[in-house]
Amino acid sequence: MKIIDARVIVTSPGRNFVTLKLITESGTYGIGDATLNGREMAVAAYLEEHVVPALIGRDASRIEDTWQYLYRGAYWRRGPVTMSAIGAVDMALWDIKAKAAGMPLYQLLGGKSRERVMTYAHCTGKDIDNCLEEVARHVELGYRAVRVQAGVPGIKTIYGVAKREGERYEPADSELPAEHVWSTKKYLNHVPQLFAAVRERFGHELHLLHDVHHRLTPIEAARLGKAVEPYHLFWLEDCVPAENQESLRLIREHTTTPLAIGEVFNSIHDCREMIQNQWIDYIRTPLTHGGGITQLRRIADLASLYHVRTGFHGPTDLSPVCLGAAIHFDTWVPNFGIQEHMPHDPLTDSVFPHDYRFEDGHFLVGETPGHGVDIDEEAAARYPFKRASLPVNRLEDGTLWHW
Ligand SMILES: O=C(O)[C@H](O)[C@@H](O)[C@H](O)[C@H](O)CO
Ligand SMILES: [Mg+2]
Repeated sequence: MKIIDARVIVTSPGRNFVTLKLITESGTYGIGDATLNGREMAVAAYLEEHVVPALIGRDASRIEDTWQYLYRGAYWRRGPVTMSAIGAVDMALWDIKAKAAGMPLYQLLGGKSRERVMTYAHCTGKDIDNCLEEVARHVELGYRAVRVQAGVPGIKTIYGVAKREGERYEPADSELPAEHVWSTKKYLNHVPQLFAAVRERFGHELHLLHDVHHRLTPIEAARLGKAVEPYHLFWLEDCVPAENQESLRLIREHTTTPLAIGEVFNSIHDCREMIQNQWIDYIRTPLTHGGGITQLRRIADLASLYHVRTGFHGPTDLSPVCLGAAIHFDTWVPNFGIQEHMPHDPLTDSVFPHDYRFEDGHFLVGETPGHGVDIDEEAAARYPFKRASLPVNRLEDGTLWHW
């Protein structure tokens, strides 16, 4: 089953996406998501210039060999650009293999471990009251788990909160990076009040999550973890930047709040120590940025030895292709935790027809052979790329901080 053609499709139906389509001699094709928010064209060029020429003529059934060829063969290993490109190839090859077998992808992975996949939504508000209304709305929609983020008094713009009321939150919100200002002191004083208010109004059944977005030092994260213990969070996410894996140790030693991390990781080596030392509870590396199903299977298997579960990143800046493949993976993986869900807008969904469904706070996997997501290339061509950047963060004195 030779690959005879490969196309890199860049489209912006509401936001930018990079998609790889691999076509085999039998006409069976597969698609993979290669979107790296704010750095889309770097992955598109990597694919076009360095990967696609090497794929033409290769046997599409050799998924493992192709992964090794692209990973070892590049000599320059790892990194989000390389691994997103490999992730897209890998996803497309699994799609082809499953289509050729006439099976939905989850069957090829080992079959269903569960009937449905619990997902969490984003509830954000400019203040606590606003946020409580969003939680109420999402409970009404059926969600059993919500991520809660609210504006902090004295901080003008806050991560996860839409610029204008009623709008969706969009992280890449301007052509060049917007500048935000951050105060750890104001944030740390405010977050426990937010969770106290949510628990008071909604009780203890609902799962609550929170994303710190890498802004704290280990000792500050430890303080936050302890402060929110009475509200028993499902997880506290990205509480520190994690280039230094050992920084998770200190946080772990101080708090029983479960820790999730890994949306910016791209390799098993980025999380190996924190998994093996049981410093975390959930690993978030998504299929696209983590080198596809082939590497995520290894990460999940390693994690399973240490009681660590999956909690895949699922923002709007990963395309429905990544989400669809993730739902198959989630349906199979034994150590599943939860799947993030930030709904794509209808324009995005119209370019990427798919068969996964949301029902009663869960995703239901589809039965179409492959991963169940396609791309309408004619529609995609109507939405050209628009440069968009993620913001940067500065402390109140002007020091550049983690966004
Ligand atoms: O937990 C999340 O969903 C993430 O933190 C996102 O909101 C990121 O900010 C975004 O994916 C960056 O591109
Ligand atoms: Mg996050």
